Amino acid sequence: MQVSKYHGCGNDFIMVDAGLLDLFDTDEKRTDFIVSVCDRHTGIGADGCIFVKQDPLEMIYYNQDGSRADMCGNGIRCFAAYCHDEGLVNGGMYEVETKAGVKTISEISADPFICLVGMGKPIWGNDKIGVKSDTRIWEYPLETSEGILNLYSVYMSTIHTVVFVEDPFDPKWEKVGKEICHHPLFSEQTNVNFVEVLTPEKLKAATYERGCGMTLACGTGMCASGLISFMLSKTRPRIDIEMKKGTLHIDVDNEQRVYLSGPAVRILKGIYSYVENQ
Ligand SMILES: N[C@@H](CCC[C@H](N)C(=O)O)C(=O)O
Repeated sequence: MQVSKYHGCGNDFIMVDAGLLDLFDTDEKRTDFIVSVCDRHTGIGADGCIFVKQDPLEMIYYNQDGSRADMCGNGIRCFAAYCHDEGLVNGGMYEVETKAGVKTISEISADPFICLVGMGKPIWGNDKIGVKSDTRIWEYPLETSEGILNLYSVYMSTIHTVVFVEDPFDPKWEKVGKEICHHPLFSEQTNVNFVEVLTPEKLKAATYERGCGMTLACGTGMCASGLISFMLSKTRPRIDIEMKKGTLHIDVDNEQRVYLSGPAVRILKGIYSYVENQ
């Protein structure tokens, strides 16, 4: 089957036409395809799989373990690059439907491909982040294997928790990320962002993703991190966030609307030999 692969700051995705979904008439068949193609040894390898729907444009996003996520900030820039490369759009500004609502894309540059995503506003209610208690997850102390950490959680087109630490690239955070992601406090799990404030205009961050584990970058996670850092007066509203393989730019306006900009790169376009139940 025809597939493409893209990455945004090292967060990588398989892109396929949504028509393929008709071939997978059960959840098991769809999951089998996603897990197989995302496998880094027996498949192409990726953090997630994106089905591209046209008329209207829609991004249908799955994590590498086959779980559905509402949105993906790096994924939607890759979606935009794919639409550009396949001639599905004429550049400029357009809308993409996602499970987290309609997002606007503005192409900034074609080569290298860079775009700006209007991510919309965060949602603060605990029901949106799968937390049953009434206590707001804001400076919420949680016992972890690295001691008590203060959590800040938000729905920023998907569920995110931000933790301020020293040296987010230290490998020890992977274990802690897994603990927080799977903690019973979060009934639908949470993505976990480890964030260090470098200057009022710059953060450094790494994310443990639900359905995937530690990734090289996370777009929605950087939106949550930029927003929360700004709300805590740690940073300004326009910042850069340095991750392991690239930098994303975040803008927060005075109504808490968040904008994400950064690159997306095509890695391959080709034929994947898919054998069911590999
Ligand atoms: N890598 C993404 C987020 C993907 C979804 C996430 N793992 C979830 O389950 O919510 C990004 O760039 O935003």
